[in-house]
Amino acid sequence: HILKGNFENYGKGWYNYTNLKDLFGDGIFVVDGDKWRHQRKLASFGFSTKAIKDFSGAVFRSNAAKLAHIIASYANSNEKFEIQGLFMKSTMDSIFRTAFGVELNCLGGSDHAGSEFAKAFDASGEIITLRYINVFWKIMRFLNIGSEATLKKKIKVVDDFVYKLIHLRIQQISSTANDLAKNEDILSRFLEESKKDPQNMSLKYLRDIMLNLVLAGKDSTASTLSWFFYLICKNPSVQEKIYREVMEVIESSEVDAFSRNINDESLNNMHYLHATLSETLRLYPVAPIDNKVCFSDDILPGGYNVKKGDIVFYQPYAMGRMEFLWGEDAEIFRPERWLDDDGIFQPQSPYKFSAFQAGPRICVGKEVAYRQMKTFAAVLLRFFKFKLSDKKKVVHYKTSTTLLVDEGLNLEALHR
Ligand code: HEM
Repeated sequence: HILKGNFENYGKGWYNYTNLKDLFGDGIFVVDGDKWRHQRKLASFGFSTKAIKDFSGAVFRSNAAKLAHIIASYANSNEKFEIQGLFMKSTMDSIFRTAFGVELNCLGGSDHAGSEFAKAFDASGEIITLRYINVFWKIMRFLNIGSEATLKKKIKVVDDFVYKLIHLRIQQISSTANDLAKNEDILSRFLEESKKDPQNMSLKYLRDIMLNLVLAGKDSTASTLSWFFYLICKNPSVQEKIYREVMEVIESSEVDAFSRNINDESLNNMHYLHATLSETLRLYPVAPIDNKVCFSDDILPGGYNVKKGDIVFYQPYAMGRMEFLWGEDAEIFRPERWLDDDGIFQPQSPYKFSAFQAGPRICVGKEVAYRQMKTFAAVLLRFFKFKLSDKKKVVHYKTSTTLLVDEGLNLEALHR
């Protein structure tokens, strides 16, 4: 009802917009109405073009191979490593390469061009979330004190970096008389659009659109991959099944050649891997809780009155564990529940499996996200066997808006 049936009556609303706009501006995650429709159209079109699909695929393959080489060095020296941090750096590299067309190389070293940006972006995300529980934030912002003063400084670092990249791209394009339509990165597509519609697509609006894409693409896949590795280490037979599936689909015994051989067809044939990632998201959805503001008085199908301005929450984390939705074994990790008798993946209704939301605002990057996660998982599981470095350690989630593994995930890898 809130996501589709009465979609127009529920949205981000003034409440979310006011809390988040200092960082996310007028980006897709915080707006409703025409602004949302405009960006949704741009994003849907952007993600479906062949050039961007091919380009992002190549970026994922090369970054997965890069990560495999790093893990190989840990495996050689029998050293443990923290994989969530590595995924974060790698997905940051991937989203910047596909979105802005620049190589940040977060994975390559600690003192990279984007390290200051990444730290400031993560910190501002955390601080801005605190506004939901700090009733004094507006006064603190007015007086420029405490967390609000820090937030202002962090947002400046974020803005300087993003504007620099936008200007750089504009300069590169004008100096080479480059045909924007031929460029593969998403920013070039939006710059092309801004040429047609300069009034609506100001530099600030471009900054907002791009920053929202970074937010969407960075933590979501890194967090899911971390929970996925946690679950397959806890369930070694699942890890073995994925390994066997990957071996059947792609032949190659060398990391770079293997990752080059990955294509849409081979990824589509990895049904068990797709099922395991979906099962991971059922139990550990990146957005564990989501809210919609009600725009005018309404009655929910169950008979509850909702007043204008009320906020309705739905919780993918709880929904994923409900027995009446998933059966008696709802709490059990069982990828097979997603497969038919022939081992073919069976999608579930997004109103039941709500990790990507549902209705007109369903995640626009869902397909890209699966391609990225499957590429990384296939490359890593083909060449290594993973185990938890401390089997007794209980893993918790971090209290934040996205479901991250608290204090990261320490693993050991053995060469296959
Ligand atoms: C496992 C990975 C991912 C999950 C679980 C996920 C989940 C979600 C969810 C729950 C929303 C709705 C948020 C809200 O409106 O409150 C959303 C929206 C969105 N996602 Fe994803 N996402 C993932 C990856 C990605 C990636 C890789 C991209 C693109 C680079 C992306 C792009 C977007 C965009 C642009 C929206 C806004 C859609 C709109 O408001 O119309 N997502 N995603």
